[in-house]
Amino acid sequence: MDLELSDEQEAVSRLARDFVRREVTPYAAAWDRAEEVDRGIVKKLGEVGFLGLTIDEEYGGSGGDHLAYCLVTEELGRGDSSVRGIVSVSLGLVAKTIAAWGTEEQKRTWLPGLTSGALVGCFGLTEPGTGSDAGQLATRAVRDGDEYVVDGAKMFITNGTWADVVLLFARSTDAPGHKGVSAFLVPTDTPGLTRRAVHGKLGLRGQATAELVLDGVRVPASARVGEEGKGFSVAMSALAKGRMSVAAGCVGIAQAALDAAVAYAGEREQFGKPIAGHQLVQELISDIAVDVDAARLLTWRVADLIDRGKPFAVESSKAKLFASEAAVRAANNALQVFGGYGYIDEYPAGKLLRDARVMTLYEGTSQIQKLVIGRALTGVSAF
Ligand SMILES: CC(C)(COP(=O)(O)OP(=O)(O)OC[C@H]1O[C@@H](n2cnc3c(N)ncnc32)[C@H](O)[C@@H]1OP(=O)(O)O)[C@@H](O)C(=O)NCCC(=O)NCCSC(=O)C1=CCCCC1
Ligand SMILES: Cc1cc2nc3c(=O)[nH]c(=O)nc-3n(C[C@H](O)[C@H](O)[C@H](O)COP(=O)(O)OP(=O)(O)OC[C@H]3O[C@@H](n4cnc5c(N)ncnc54)[C@H](O)[C@@H]3O)c2cc1C
Repeated sequence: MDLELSDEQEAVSRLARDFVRREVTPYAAAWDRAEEVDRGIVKKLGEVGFLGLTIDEEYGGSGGDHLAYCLVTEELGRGDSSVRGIVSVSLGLVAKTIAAWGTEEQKRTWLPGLTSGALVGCFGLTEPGTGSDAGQLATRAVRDGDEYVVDGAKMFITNGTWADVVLLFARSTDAPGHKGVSAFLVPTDTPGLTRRAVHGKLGLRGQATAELVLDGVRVPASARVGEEGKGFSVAMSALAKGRMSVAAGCVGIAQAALDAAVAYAGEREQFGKPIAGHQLVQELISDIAVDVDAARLLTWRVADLIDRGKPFAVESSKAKLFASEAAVRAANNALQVFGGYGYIDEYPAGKLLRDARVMTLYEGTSQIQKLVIGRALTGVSAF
């Protein structure tokens, strides 16, 4: 793998950095306090092409490879994880999955809106009773002529209150476990679908997280994505790429922690010199720097594997596992560099730590990633 970025990749990264400096950084703290990112950001993300990365231009996409996608995701994560999440879900989990698994009609119906930012997508896998053991989900889709009738509930759905369409996973046959699951594209204004905002999150406070309830929701059979009973493969293939996107966002958090820690250590004086001159402060900073580099290299490797058409799912789990734990460590180390001021909202480390904390939980907890990696290495499933 060539670790030198091409001119095009450098340009995309610079574009993202400038976008974040202009459109995200000045507002991120206020969005966090208000518990809502300004929805206008979605249109802006679409206009600059960030919601269409890796999607074919004929469907409104802006092309680009997965490394470019990671570079943009990292910069967005460096600015605000709630904004990063909009792209990782609407593009990463929904549009990219439609592009990979959808019919021509589904691509033409949804992709131009999702890539332009006119529409927002969300990904409905988790339920109140099934998180890690997603294959046991209980939401049912019962065939009725040319339609399915869907009943159930989905929990913790990112973009949930904003979304125009949910990529929904439901049990449509009596086959056991994941083999009975199918995927559907359900417009969120379909009668019978209601949503309730989830409040009180530790971090990602600007993100529109929701619980969805489906009560007799009718969707045409043409809304099914992929074959009947193959919905879990649709979900797992989406998450294999999604975990890379989370990892890239975590690199952004860790880089932001490094930037903040270095700047503060150069300004703050104790014992007659800048704290940057104290060896144990340098240790905190160098630990963050190594975490940034290691997480970034693991993440880029996944992008490179995808772009070269090689298997990447286990490497994506490794990147997500390491980068999410690294982001928490990095934000925590940065907070330590800030001393007591790190504990106060006005300084950046606290928000970075709160936002980082969920990364070891969602898109598969650290324990689940370890079991996926362990299964690949030993050939024995612990599930
Ligand atoms: C790993 C896991 C525990 C599942 O293991 P099992 O051993 O049951 O499943 P297993 O035997 O690995 O596989 C099943 C089928 O699936 C196919 N397949 C797997 N990978 C892929 C792939 N990469 N591509 C295509 N097919 C795949 C596999 O072939 C099999 O199909 P088959 O039966 O042969 O027809 C899975 O459930 C999981 O991961 N949980 C974490 C949930 C979890 O991660 N939510 C996340 C919810 S979303 C979320 O948190 C967020 C979303 C947006 C924003 C932020 C957060
Ligand atoms: C802010 C936020 C946004 C989210 N966005 C989405 C979204 O957009 N779409 C979506 O579908 N989901 C989303 N999720 C859900 C997320 O994917 C789940 O919370 C996650 O997969 C864990 O499931 P759970 O919360 O039910 O925990 P559980 O599965 O109940 O796990 C509880 C604990 O048990 C451990 N555990 C479970 N099984 C095992 C095992 N076999 N071995 C060892 N340890 C185990 C876990 O690691 C964890 O520590 C989101 C969650 C949050 C908090």
